[in-house]
Amino acid sequence: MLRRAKCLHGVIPGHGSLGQLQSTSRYRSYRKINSADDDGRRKREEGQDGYLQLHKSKGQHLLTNQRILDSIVRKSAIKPTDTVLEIGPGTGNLTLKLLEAAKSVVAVEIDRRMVEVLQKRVAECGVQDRLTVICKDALKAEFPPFDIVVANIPYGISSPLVAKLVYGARSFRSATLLLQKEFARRLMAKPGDSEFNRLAVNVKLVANVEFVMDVSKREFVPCPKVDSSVVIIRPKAEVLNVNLDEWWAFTKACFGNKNKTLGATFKQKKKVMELLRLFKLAGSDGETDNYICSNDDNGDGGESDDEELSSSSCLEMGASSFKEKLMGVLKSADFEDKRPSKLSNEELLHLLALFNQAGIYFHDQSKSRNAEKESFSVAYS
Ligand SMILES: C[S@@+](CC[C@H](N)C(=O)[O-])C[C@H]1O[C@@H](n2cnc3c(N)ncnc32)[C@H](O)[C@@H]1O
Repeated sequence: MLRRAKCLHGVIPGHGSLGQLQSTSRYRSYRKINSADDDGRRKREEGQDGYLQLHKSKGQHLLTNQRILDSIVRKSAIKPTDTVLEIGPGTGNLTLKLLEAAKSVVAVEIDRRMVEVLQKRVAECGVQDRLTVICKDALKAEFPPFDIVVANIPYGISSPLVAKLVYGARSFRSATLLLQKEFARRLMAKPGDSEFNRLAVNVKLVANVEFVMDVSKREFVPCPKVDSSVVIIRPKAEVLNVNLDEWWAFTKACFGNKNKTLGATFKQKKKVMELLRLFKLAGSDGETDNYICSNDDNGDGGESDDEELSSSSCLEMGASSFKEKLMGVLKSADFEDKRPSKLSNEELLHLLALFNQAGIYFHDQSKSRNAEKESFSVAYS
């Protein structure tokens, strides 16, 4: 009988017993490492005695239910001519199924111990020629060409990985991903939903997301704390005519606090100064001098909030006028009292166009879009 340790990370039988694990979903033994036994721990971590320690920090929760694995492969609609990209193959439960359906699989795995087990299992099935393994962090690896993605990904890198796929250089047909249920709900959220956030906005611009099925946490070894869902992300055939780098920076500016009104967000001193700097750099409409040191300050220094603009210096006077310009753009189409979490992509694109018409452009100076995608930080909280 399969013995599962409730939400505990431990060891699973390695090398020898993994073939059995795949075919029968049964572990003869599943036990915690005795922390006092350092030598034993090292050996078991390395798999020297046939055991492999699973690391929570790397999201190592293995999916063992054959029915669910089959269902994921079936829903992915893999063609016999396809090259599949798999992120985090682990010990190969899904990889072996993918190799049955596809022409080839490129698997990106960070953990060398997993790679060893995977390669051994695949070799035992005689299909090693159709598997390419890249032993690297998937966020840093350059992906070779692929047709589709199918993966049970480590949940800790969900945001940057999804961003890397849908905003990346490689085109592909679809990505079938097993994700943390809550994260999947956020990906599929619509404007006005409580889960709707910048991630949903950015993904929706370039892709459609379809729900496939929920997967209980009990289907994983070891059992994680959260349930999962499978979704299919399909890049849109035609992406709207927008500069993606600017869109990325614009949504970052709007969603600083997704529940704040846009009026409140764009009144913030930091935001005004940042956009003014870009406006001056662009020098787009000859009005620039007005915002460097303007005398037309309307005395609007009554903002008590420290975050907002006070009109004490020459530069700030220019900024105060520029702030009025920003507010003018928002008011021109009734955006001032609206919250970004309730706006559709069409409305956000309209607002960006209005800013651009006023010579106001967005650029993320702190980080490039690529750097942000590759970051482990939760970019879309
Ligand atoms: C949730 S497990 C999935 C394992 C296997 N696909 C399965 O379904 O049984 C995630 C796998 O991703 C690997 N991993 C974690 N972080 C990674 C990263 N940054 N890049 C590539 N692989 C990673 C882990 O070592 C682990 O093998």
